[in-house]
Amino acid sequence: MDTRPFRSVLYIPGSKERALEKATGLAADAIIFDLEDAVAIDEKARARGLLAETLQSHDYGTRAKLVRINALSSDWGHDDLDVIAAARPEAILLPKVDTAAHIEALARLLDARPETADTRIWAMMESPLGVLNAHAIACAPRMAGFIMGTNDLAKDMGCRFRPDRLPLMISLQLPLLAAKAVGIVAIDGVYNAFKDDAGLRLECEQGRDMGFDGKTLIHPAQLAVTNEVFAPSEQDIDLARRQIEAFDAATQRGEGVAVVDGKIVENLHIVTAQQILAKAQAIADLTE
Ligand SMILES: CC(C)(COP(=O)(O)OP(=O)(O)OC[C@H]1O[C@@H](n2cnc3c(N)ncnc32)[C@H](O)[C@@H]1OP(=O)(O)O)[C@@H](O)C(=O)NCCC(=O)NCCSC(=O)C[C@H](O)C(=O)O
Ligand SMILES: [Mg+2]
Repeated sequence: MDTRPFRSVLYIPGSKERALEKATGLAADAIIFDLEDAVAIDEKARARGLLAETLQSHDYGTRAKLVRINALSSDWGHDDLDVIAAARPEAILLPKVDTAAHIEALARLLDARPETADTRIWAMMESPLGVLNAHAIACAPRMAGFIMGTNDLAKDMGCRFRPDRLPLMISLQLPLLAAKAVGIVAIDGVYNAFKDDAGLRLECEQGRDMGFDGKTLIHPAQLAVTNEVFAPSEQDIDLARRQIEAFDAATQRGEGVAVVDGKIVENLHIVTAQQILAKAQAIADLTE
């Protein structure tokens, strides 16, 4: 069972030295070092050099490190990869992925370089075509995770942002289903109003309840709420322990079902309970 936490996944513009520096001490489970939409066109070349140098000189500890390059069809994508490859990136995040062929093309480029032999690929799910092709994309070589790009999706869908995200619901759920079917990580989109903690909390709770592993963030002020919501609560942990205890006792009596708090507990619930405890332990291990 892969229990690496991905509760909070923070975007950092590759052009911002201060933010790149600051992130070495931030409580993010993962970082997206961005060369795409957070970097102005005039800054693209400087940002990729700065980022390659920063990745080699800075220690980001246990945080997962994803580099979002520009699309390979853009003016910058191939140069991004050439420069970033020297830093042996843990993962490349490819934006605007429409088909599995986009991932296969990147995988071939990574295969061709010894420095990127172990580099995984993550895909931005942010176009109607990408969403419709989510399962084929999830099955493509080197794939490790999906990141929802809800701003681009809303743009392409022509839909409005609503607190219940009803207009985006199918677009969130199709990639989520594909990720679960294949066993890769699925991370929810960003909450743009980075000073609105209450709104962020509601959207985190919705994403968590849907089954996302975590949420992408644009500002450090969003870390605390996100880390809290996507971690098992004390009540979750207590219930998981009691379910396991009660089920063990039932098994010893030769029974296949236990009852905890008036609800049945079967072996499938024990799988969930064990996952909750493993996730809680993995989070506790981060702070040791
Ligand atoms: C949104 C911001 C432009 C706000 O910047 P700013 O006004 O500078 O914020 P603060 O002054 O409040 O910053 C306080 C300190 O925190 C540091 N900081 C700010 N943001 C980050 C960050 N993302 N990572 C690390 N550190 C950060 C500042 O340096 C300050 O530090 P200090 O000097 O020590 O006090 C800005 O937050 C920002 O640029 N955010 C990222 C925006 C971004 O990455 N956008 C692209 C990704 S979103 C997207 O594309 C999603 C997807 O593709 C889709 O389609 O939906
Ligand atoms: Mg986008």
